[in-house]
Amino acid sequence: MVSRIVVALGGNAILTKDPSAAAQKKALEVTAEQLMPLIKDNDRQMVVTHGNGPQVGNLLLQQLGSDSEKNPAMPLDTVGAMTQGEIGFWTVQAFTRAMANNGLERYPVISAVTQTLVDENDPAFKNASKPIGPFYTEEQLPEIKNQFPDWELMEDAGRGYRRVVPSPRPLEIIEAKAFGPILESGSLLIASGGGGILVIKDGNGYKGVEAVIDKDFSAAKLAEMVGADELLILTSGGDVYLNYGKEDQVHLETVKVSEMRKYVDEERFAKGSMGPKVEAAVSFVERTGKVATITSLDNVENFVKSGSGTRIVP
Ligand SMILES: Nc1ncnc2c1ncn2[C@@H]1O[C@H](COP(=O)(O)OP(=O)(O)O)[C@@H](O)[C@H]1O
Ligand SMILES: NC(=O)OP(=O)(O)O
Repeated sequence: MVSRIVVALGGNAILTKDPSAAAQKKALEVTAEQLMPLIKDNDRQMVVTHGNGPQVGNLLLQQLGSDSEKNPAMPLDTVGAMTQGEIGFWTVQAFTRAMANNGLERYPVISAVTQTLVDENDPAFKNASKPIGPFYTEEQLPEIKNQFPDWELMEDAGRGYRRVVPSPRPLEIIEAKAFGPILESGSLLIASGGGGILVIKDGNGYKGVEAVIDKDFSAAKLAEMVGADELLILTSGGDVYLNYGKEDQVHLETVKVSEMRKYVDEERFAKGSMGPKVEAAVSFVERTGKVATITSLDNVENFVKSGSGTRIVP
C-alpha cells in the first residue's frame, strides 16, 4: 500500500557554514541522498518542505544594498517568494539527481511557489519572534542597531543575535488542495518552503504581508491538508529530550500525544528551537490521529527500518 509523508527539512539540510549558492546546492545534494530510503521502495508519496530563515534574511540585506528608484528593494513577502524559488530550484535539482542515482528516474520533481493564509489580526504581528538572516555577536550589536534602527534583534538559542520578524500561525496552505493528483502521479513535490509566502484575505483575492512563517507549523498544516499518513520533522540535533542538556535529560522515544501536549503546555521545550517543532507535531497528531516523528537527517535510514526517532502517537 502507498502511504503519504510530509518531510520538513531543518536548517542544516540546506545551509552548513558557507552561505554561497554552490555550498547550499551541495548540502541539498547530500540531504536528498539521505532521504532516498524514504522512497526507494516506491511505497511513499512524498512532499518536502524546508526553512528559509538564513536565506530570507540574507536576501533582504542584499535588497538594501541596491535600493534605488530604478532598482527598488523588494518587500519581505516578495523576498520570501524569491527564497521559495531559489531553494525550490536547488532542491528539485538535488532530488532529481539523487533519484537518478538510485534508479528512480520515473519521478519528475516539482517545486511549487505556495501562499500561506494567515489571520491579519493574529497577535503575533505585534510581537517579532522569528529569527532570520545572519548571526551577530554582542560586540557587533551597537553598529547593527545604528545601521538598521527599525530592526528588532534577539538572542537565538545561545548562538548569537539575529534580526527577528513577526511570525503568525498558518491557517491554510492555499495551493495544497491541488496537490493530491500531483502526488498520485508519482511526482515528488517541494512545497510551502520557508513556511510559504504570507498572505491575508483581500476582497476576492489575497495580498502579501511582511512576516515569516515558522516552517514547522506550516509543515504540520500542509501534512494535514494533503492527508499525510506521517509528518517527519528533521532537525540539526536529533530526537527530542526532556530537560535537554541537563544531567537528568530524558530521551523521548514513543510518546502519546496527550503526554506531549502536557509538556508543551508546561513549556518544557526551548522557545526558538525545539518548542515550535514539538508543538507543530502535536497539533498534527491531535488534528489527524496520525503519527509525527522528530529526528535527525542522519537517522532517516533507521526511521525507515524501525521507526526510530521521537514518535508522537495518538
Ligand atoms: N528539548 C530538546 N531536545 C532536543 N534538542 C533540543 C531541545 N531543546 C533545544 N534543542 C536544540 O534544538 C535544535 C533544533 O532546533 P533548530 O536548530 O532551531 O532547528 P532546525 O534544524 O529546524 O534549524 C537541536 O539541534 C538542539 O540543539
Ligand atoms: N521559515 C522558517 O521557519 O525557516 P527556518 O526553519 O530556516 O528558520
